[in-house]
Amino acid sequence: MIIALDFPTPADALAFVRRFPHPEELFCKVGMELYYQGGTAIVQALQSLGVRVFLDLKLHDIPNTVESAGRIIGALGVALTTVHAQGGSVMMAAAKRGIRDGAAASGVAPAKILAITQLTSTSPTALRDEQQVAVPLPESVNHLAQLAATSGLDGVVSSAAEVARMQPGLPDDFLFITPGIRLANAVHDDQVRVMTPDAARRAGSRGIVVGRPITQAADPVAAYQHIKSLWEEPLNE
Ligand SMILES: O=C(O)c1cc(=O)[nH]c(=O)n1[C@@H]1O[C@H](COP(=O)(O)O)[C@@H](O)[C@H]1O
Repeated sequence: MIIALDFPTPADALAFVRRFPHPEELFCKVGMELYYQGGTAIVQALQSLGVRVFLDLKLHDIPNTVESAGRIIGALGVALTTVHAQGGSVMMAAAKRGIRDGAAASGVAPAKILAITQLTSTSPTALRDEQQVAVPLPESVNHLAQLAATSGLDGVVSSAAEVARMQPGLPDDFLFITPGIRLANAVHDDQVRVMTPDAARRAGSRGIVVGRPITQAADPVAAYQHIKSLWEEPLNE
């Protein structure tokens, strides 16, 4: 279970993490908001507290630019990172090369790379009318997942609702990481394709990303524990 540290400043993010008695047990996501303020220093500050870091910068550019950015990300020793599958197979392969080379140069393990398929804020209607994608949304997600796998990536980000359809034909250890997690009857905010933590696990999700339901809770540590217990519930049945 991954907490999205969508905070405006590094100080806010570190204060949040320090509320937890064992930060070294946390897996946290640094996304664009926090990274654009805190840069590599916030990644290193979290790592020095023992936090496992998912650096989510959603790279989507020409292959050469993505490869160069990948070298910098690779050198950081983060556990996970992201690129957009819609950047194409050549771009995804370039990201992998860059991350592998950056990691080798600084003697750390290369980050596993996830491809963003269709954002969980995208509705089927927006996919059809704005992106002019003619196939149904689960089919588009499935196609991009297959492309990510053949490009050598380690997994995908999608809604948990699409995981079951993607599984056949993909490696057993392929990572299905699913944001858009909400408790039953909770507000969806800007998310469209949502699922509860326990339903996501049952649907085959390998990891959930949870932000506001934890970070904006009155008691974030209690909210984290509650969502974690729901996420683990299907395993205990
Ligand atoms: O790459 C992501 O993590 C991501 C992909 C996606 O399709 N949807 C999505 O919500 N996310 C991220 O997951 C987190 C979800 O946050 P909450 O909606 O606050 O739980 C945010 O940090 C998003 O950037």
